[in-house]
Amino acid sequence: MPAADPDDMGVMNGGVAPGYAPSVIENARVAVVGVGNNTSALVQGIAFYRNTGSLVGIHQPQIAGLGVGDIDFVAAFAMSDDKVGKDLHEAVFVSPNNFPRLEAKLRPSGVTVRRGLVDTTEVERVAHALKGAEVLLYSAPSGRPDTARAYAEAALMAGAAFVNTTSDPVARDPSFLKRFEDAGLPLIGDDLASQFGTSVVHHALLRLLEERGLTLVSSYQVNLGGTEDFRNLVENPNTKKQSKLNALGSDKVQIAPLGYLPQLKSQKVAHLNIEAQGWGETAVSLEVRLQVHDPSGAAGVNIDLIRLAATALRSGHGGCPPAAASLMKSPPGTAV
Ligand SMILES: O=P(O)(O)OC[C@H]1O[C@@H](O)[C@H](O)[C@@H](O)[C@@H]1O
Repeated sequence: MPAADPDDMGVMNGGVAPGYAPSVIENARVAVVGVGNNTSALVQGIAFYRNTGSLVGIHQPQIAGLGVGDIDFVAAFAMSDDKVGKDLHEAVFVSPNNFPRLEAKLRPSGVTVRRGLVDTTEVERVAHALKGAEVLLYSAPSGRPDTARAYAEAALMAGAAFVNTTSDPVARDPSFLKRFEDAGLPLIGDDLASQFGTSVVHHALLRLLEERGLTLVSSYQVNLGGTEDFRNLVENPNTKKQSKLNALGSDKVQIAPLGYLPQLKSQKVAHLNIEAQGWGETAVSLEVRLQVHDPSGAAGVNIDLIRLAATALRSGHGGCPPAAASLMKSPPGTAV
């Protein structure tokens, strides 16, 4: 991907390509927690699609009248001193973020990154900062369930939908789900399944095996990556591992410990192995290597989750919409 000229202010945040037809309804107003690679891919991608009118890599061009460019960021929270205080469109390029620059010319967004909550007593401060936001997209590192729940509390207080893209249990917690349902607020979670990621590819292959009448003997997946997400998951693997198992729905699958390899940068390399038996109990063995930009896979799903959340909020539907649950690894009802 060629680097964009950072000095070129180019097309505005709200600028559109001739082929891109903006919707007639109001843009979805989104606050984001976490200004890491996934947010970089999302923010840059939205500008890219607005600017180019391209539909490459888009799952649903429109959801209830909202196009992929019909998203406005209204608040952002991060923990790093290097990101707090910067404009969102500048902060997404701050190290250790290593997602490449897309051909999306970003002007200053007007959103200054605020400090995220440091302890759970700060829910009110965050709720106040969410004023005007319809959706709070939780895109912080996995493995901090108390933090995830504190932001969900802030969303409840502010009357916003909450989207938990991490493996920390929020939507799987029946008491949280009920509170969102009672308040008529959407709660989408937990843990997004990447657009063409390890979970969906592995799940599809296991389903094919079953459909064709073979018997699964054993299977494993190995995930290697070079983002902070991977570095964090090496230290905090537990909720992620359970979530990946939830996505596969088989007790014969093993998830190898995640590996952090900085040289991969934002790319993820996954190895899948499936051992099975076919006719006459003879052996069948399958090996797959998948290489993707992990933050792109997250953005390709987050763009749908945001629009589903905003649409459900606008129509007063609380809880987890079925169309969103199917995009998650651990929707309500799965194991914690
Ligand atoms: O490839 P999989 O198994 O769907 O998992 C990857 C995704 O897992 C999610 O937990 C992360 O928030 C995403 O950043 C990541 O893309």
